Amino acid sequence: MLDAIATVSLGGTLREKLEAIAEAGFTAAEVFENDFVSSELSAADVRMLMNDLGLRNILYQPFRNFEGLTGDARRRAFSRAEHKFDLMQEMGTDLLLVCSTTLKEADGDHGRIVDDFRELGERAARRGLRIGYEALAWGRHINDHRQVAAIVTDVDLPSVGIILDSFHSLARKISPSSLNDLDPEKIFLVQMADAPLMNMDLLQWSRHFRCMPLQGGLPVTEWVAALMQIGYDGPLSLEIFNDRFRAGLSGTIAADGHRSLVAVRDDARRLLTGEGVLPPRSEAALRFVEFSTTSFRRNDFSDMIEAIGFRKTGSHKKRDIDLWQSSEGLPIILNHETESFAGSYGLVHGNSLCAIGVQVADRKAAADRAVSLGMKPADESSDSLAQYSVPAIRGIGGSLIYLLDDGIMRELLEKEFEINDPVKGDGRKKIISFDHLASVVRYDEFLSWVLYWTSLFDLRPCEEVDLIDPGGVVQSQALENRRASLRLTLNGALGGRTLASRFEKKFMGSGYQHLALETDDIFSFADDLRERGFPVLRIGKNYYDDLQARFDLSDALITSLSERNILYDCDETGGEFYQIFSRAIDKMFFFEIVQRTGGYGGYGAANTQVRLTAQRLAGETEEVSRLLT
Ligand SMILES: O=C(O)c1ccc(O)c(O)c1
Ligand SMILES: [Mg+2]
Repeated sequence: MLDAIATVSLGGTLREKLEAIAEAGFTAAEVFENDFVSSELSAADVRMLMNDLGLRNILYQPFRNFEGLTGDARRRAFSRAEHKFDLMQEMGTDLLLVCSTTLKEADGDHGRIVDDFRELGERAARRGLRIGYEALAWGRHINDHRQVAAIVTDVDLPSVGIILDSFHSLARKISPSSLNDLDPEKIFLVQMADAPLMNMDLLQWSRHFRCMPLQGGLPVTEWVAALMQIGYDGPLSLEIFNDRFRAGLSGTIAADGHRSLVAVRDDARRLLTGEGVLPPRSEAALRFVEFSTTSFRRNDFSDMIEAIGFRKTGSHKKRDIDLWQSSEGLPIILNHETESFAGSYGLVHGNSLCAIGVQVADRKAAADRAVSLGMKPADESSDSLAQYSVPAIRGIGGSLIYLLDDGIMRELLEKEFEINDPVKGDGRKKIISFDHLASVVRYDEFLSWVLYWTSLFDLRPCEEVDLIDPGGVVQSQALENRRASLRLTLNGALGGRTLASRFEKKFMGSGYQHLALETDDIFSFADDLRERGFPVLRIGKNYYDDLQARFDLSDALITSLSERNILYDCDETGGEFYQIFSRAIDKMFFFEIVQRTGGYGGYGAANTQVRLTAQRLAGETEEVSRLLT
């Protein structure tokens, strides 16, 4: 199967789009009519450019409102088609996409449509060209690929075939198993798009929110597997209409497109045969986080995690790096080295979370998968863990993900650190795990990071939510695996005044903004926090009044929550969620302590406006100088 992409999927001029497509590793492209019409390139120029770039021109599209017409309108439709045939021959493609008509006046009679396509197919064949018929999900009469297949069968010409588009079929909930009945020889092209699950008019959904496979919620893997099963071996071609992609960097979007096709093809193969070509996604677990604390306020982080209940258990044998652990041994590394990756990271971003350690089944295989997906391995020479053959790859904002397996984590800690105060339960209430890690990502990078995480690890996107900040709306998406051993949230701000966008400006790009730690007894934990001088984020009285009315909580519980500044949420099945937030360090990074009961699986989205407003009131959304933007 050839990997292709439609020019409509990217921003830029036609030349820029084609260059980005070739650069990303595609070998074929579809030319979208509007991109050509608005271009300075002639059809012959496009042919030469694509030839020079090593791109096959597999399709010209779309040809609209062709079928079901009569009289003069029908004659004009055919003469429009002849004009497109001329153009296609100059441009060097043999396939025209005809999308199903949306015209009110078009007749939906099967026999008439068959006659139209037979005549068009005969005319195309005389020039060595082919016609592909695509059912738009909102087509007037034809809006299902099974109708197209029936028409193509009755036309019965080698020059007329089916064009499938995963969006049009899957958005209408037509099952991938409907492909089982198709003759693969009759499928001229398969266009691929995913989309977030949302309740929306089909046309608006398609024109603005399509996304790449693995960025959305449609069953695209099953779709590709069904195609493989029937023996389709023609091109898979991304056709993504998305406002953010048009605004994004064409090089990045094209590279994402390639990554997504490589990943979805491999997933489909694995679904079908139990085996892929890439190493499989590993179940991942967050094992440590590392902060760069090189700036002059190096105690900010240690003071904070000490107040949370972490203790410094060891120091690096050679370098200025400290190991801190919770009473249960959960590690946080504070890296004060200036001559190191952490040092450089801190120079750019300030005190920050610069690396995470993720446990996988096989670290070498996980690294191979990352590289096959076009991710960047970190420069080995700058990586002190390289001597243990711990691979690292570049993640959000240039931070690192160390890939760990088996006993390597313990070995690392034992060999690298002088442990002078080993972990022992101190009788205090416990932090039992890293609950989740929240990042702020540039709005136009949002979907790139969704794809990054979902293609690399066993993470699934949860439903996207809008968070209301006093300064605007923040789009938020959680990614998590089944065992909840790795949970992440991505937050992308639209406007410039939200906490997220202020972070992004001050941080100089995307990065991790807060870490949530899980406890199994939040009330006692909150008392311990207070005793240790934890700088808690204060929550106002109105919130607790409302909470009581909403959930019918007892006076005693409300008092308990409000005295401790604990936020509360409860899901439909009675699962509960408790959250406490810290003040932000240097107005940037903050901590959250959570407790989950009864299988609560969310992130307290209902509380976010209250939390963001409290942060604003605490002065944490400071104006950032325009010079930094
Ligand atoms: O939105 C459209 O009009 C449109 C055009 C051509 C296509 O291939 C398609 O899937 C949608
Ligand atoms: Mg299409």
